[in-house]
Amino acid sequence: MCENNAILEAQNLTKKFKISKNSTLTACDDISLKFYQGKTLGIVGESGCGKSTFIKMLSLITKPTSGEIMFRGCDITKLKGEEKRNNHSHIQMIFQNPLEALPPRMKIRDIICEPLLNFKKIKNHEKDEIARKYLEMVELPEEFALRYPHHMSGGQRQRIGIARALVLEPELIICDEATSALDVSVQKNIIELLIRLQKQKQISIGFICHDIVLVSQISHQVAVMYLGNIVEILPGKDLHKYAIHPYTKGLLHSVFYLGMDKSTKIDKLTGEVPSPVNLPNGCPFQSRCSDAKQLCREIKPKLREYQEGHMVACHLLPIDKPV
Ligand SMILES: Nc1ncnc2c1ncn2[C@@H]1O[C@H](COP(=O)(O)OP(=O)(O)OP(=O)(O)O)[C@@H](O)[C@H]1O
Repeated sequence: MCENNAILEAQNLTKKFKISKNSTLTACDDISLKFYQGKTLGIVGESGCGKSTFIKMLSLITKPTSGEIMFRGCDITKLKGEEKRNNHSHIQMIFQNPLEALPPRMKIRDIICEPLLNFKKIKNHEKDEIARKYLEMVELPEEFALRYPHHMSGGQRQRIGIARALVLEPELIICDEATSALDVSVQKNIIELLIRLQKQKQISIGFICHDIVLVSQISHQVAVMYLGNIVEILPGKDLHKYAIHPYTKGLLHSVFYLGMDKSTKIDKLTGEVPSPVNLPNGCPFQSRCSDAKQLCREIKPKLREYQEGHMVACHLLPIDKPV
């Protein structure tokens, strides 16, 4: 992928929380990822692996312990005040539960237009026209402008969440489990809408989700996260066939998907994700990996290129001799 198209880049982002005098919890450990124009980067991993902390750092809500966040080549990690506020217009979020995310006492028209009014980009009398435009964009009838969020279905509310995220014409939208609370048919419609809008506007999308099948279907690139670390990065279309990290394979094995090759032997993912408090040395996956060796207990494997566009962090794979 073209380097110049990277909109947002996480460079070695780490977040540690001091939870007592002698204990530190590592939520994200040295994460480097890039979000490209017009492409979707999916981030998948079990609950507690650090997905939310990572995106809170990207949206400047949580301060990283170390590392940088680059937006269009400029370091935005330490932005403050007006500059930080302006940065929010480039990066917008869509959350899992739109009923919680949308102010209950505001009409849909006002919810959609609020970011534009806050940034003084429109006048009050323009609200009707703007609301109509964005309702049409997310395929909702214009009369919804005068409704309240609780008079709409979950899928309709999520469309409003998308409309509200779009009004500032952001370059990147981060969907944090944005479709997880919706039933499958509604989920499909929302994803089709996101893909259509991405093609139209060349937006970059960060799609954070625990559903590995869904993530692989819609993401150009998938990053697999385990215990605060990215353990594998590969094209979404290759995930089922070419994933090689034992954790990614275990995640895939924990779900049934169409086209699954039943002859493939994959180790089952057993046990729980260990505590991220005072992590031991070595590979973060060592305690759940049936093949872990002494080296895995001593040295943490780095992400290395396995094949073009495919990175993996595992000592046990023949990474220096790609097939
Ligand atoms: N403010 C905080 N103080 C201390 N620990 C925190 C804080 N925020 C998150 N953590 C811890 O960091 C780790 C990663 O949490 P995070 O919410 O980022 O994971 P997640 O992958 O988003 O999980 P989920 O999918 O359940 O939301 C967890 O162990 C969590 O308890």
